[in-house]
Amino acid sequence: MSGRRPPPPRQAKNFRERLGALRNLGPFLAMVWQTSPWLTAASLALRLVRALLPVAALFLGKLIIDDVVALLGETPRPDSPWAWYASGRLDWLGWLVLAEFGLAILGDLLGRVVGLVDTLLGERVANTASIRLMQHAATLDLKAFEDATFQDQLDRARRQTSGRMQFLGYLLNQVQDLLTVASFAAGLLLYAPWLIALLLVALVPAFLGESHFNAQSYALDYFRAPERRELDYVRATAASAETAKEVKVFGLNGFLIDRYAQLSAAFYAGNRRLALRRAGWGGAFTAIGTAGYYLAFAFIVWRTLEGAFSVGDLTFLAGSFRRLRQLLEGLLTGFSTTASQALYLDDLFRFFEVKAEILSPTNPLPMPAPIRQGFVFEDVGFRYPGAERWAVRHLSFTLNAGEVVALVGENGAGKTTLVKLLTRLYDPDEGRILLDGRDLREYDLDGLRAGIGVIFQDFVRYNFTAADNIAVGRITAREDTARIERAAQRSQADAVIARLPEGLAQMIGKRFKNGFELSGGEWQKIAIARAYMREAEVLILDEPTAALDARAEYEVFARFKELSQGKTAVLISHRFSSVRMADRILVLAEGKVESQGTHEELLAEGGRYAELFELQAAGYR
Ligand SMILES: Nc1ncnc2c1ncn2[C@@H]1O[C@H](COP(=O)(O)OP(=O)(O)OP(=O)(O)O)[C@@H](O)[C@H]1O
Repeated sequence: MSGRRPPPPRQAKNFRERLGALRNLGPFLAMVWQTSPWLTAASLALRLVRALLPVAALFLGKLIIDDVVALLGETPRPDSPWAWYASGRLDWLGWLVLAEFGLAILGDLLGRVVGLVDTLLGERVANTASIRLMQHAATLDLKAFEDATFQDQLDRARRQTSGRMQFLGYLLNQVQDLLTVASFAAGLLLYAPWLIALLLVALVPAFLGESHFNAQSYALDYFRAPERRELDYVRATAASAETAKEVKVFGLNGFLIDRYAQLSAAFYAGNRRLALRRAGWGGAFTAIGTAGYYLAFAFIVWRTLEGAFSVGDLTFLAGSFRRLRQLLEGLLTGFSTTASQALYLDDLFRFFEVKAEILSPTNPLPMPAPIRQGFVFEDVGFRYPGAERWAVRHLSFTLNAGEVVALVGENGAGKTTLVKLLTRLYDPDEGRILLDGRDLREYDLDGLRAGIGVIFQDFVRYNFTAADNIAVGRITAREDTARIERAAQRSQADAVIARLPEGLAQMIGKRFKNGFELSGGEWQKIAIARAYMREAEVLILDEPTAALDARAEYEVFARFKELSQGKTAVLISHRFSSVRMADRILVLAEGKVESQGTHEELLAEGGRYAELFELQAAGYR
């Protein structure tokens, strides 16, 4: 993965890095806009109106108070408010109060609508992010998924897709508050500009404090991704359909719960330390802000007494100053929250930067149909990423077109690795693999994979219907029931399906309601049907038959051999009764071909094959 950056150092990110993370806001907002231009525009427009409401309400309040004070100062004073009303002197005041009421109603209404728009937009953004994540993950190499660091990254990115929903609302609120601040500040600037300076001085400590603690909290989260994954894993292992059987018979509950408790206690301790420090410092900084407010208030009162301001001005200024302080405090601390939230976005966009290495070349060769010569492994060597040992090395052999070859060898000999190299799930580190005389890397990758039907020993048990479980072999032919039935019949899964209450439409697996669980061997027959469903030129069965009883495996392989006529086929098995049916047998040991030949030739040779065969045969005597 060439696009992968080195992991950040194990410390809180510094201020510059946090500011740097703000660059993610651009791509994030672009993603929001692309998700729904209409909803985004509506949200912004509504917020613009909402942003101006507070200053308008406060200014109306000032006009009301000034009018009331003027009325009270009038001489002669009418006997009662009714007399005032009758004289028409209260009309202006009435309109003002009505306008204030109108603003309040409008504010409530807009609040609801904005909330609604945000919820819809947020959900769509989360869906878009999840889909982009899945799409991108699909392009990545298998290598990535087998790497723990990558899995941490994927885990962090995955969390971002849902967590960013609240962030979006938060960000938009910041924009709205910023507009409100501008409107209040304009008012204050007209009356007493230096109050704004005082305001800023009072707020800076709180801002710095907040941004520091936000960064600490991010760092804590970031570096705990591996532990969090472990925590999730332990929790899932302790209570899931897949593990319940073994956990019960081994009595593992106590062990798992203890492990969870230990891990979560460490989490809690870290969080508590940070929360305590944050609360302490936050309290002190808020006190500084409050002191600033009362200083300003005293000044405004003083100037009012001097006659520079009216009573209405006093309420407007004091109100503006108080709201400004709240808003600015919110914005400044919010800014640092935004910056640290942007750090989280970093995880998401960093994930999008990870690029696959196993790709089609620019001018790919099409997969040959039919394959004329076959595959040739030329001194192939491969080491799994991070591993010291070579999984295969100096591996040379040919796989002729139209031939059925069996691979045998002890555990860890490199059989599955060979299949992974053949399907370009990995590329060799040494040597090369040829197909019809050209390097495998020159062919179109999708075409190559489409031309190979492979079933691994750890094939996936999809909690889908029986039909879909077979259709995954060629998902584009999902609607082709005849093809599905043909595949099922070839792999002997037809008898399994006949016993299902709903036949092909039966949901299988235990995860969902009405799911029908199959036995290990039944699952294998379904999985093998996928290989036939694929109708590919190359068929590979990597030991998906271990759970079949001896007769079933024999029949499956006999059928496999028969149906592989004209195809190139590889079968891997530890059962010699099956292996001996192959045209040619390759004996793998320590990542290379030790010997090869027909069953009879290898027995006559008296090497490892004969030894293993004898061992197995002796077991049956
Ligand atoms: N994903 C992986 N990451 C690192 N090492 C691996 C990985 N998969 C296999 N290996 C190592 O590569 C070697 C060959 O493994 P491989 O799975 O090819 O053996 P195999 O012949 O298929 O064995 P088995 O009969 O047990 O299925 C082993 O030593 C194994 O430890």
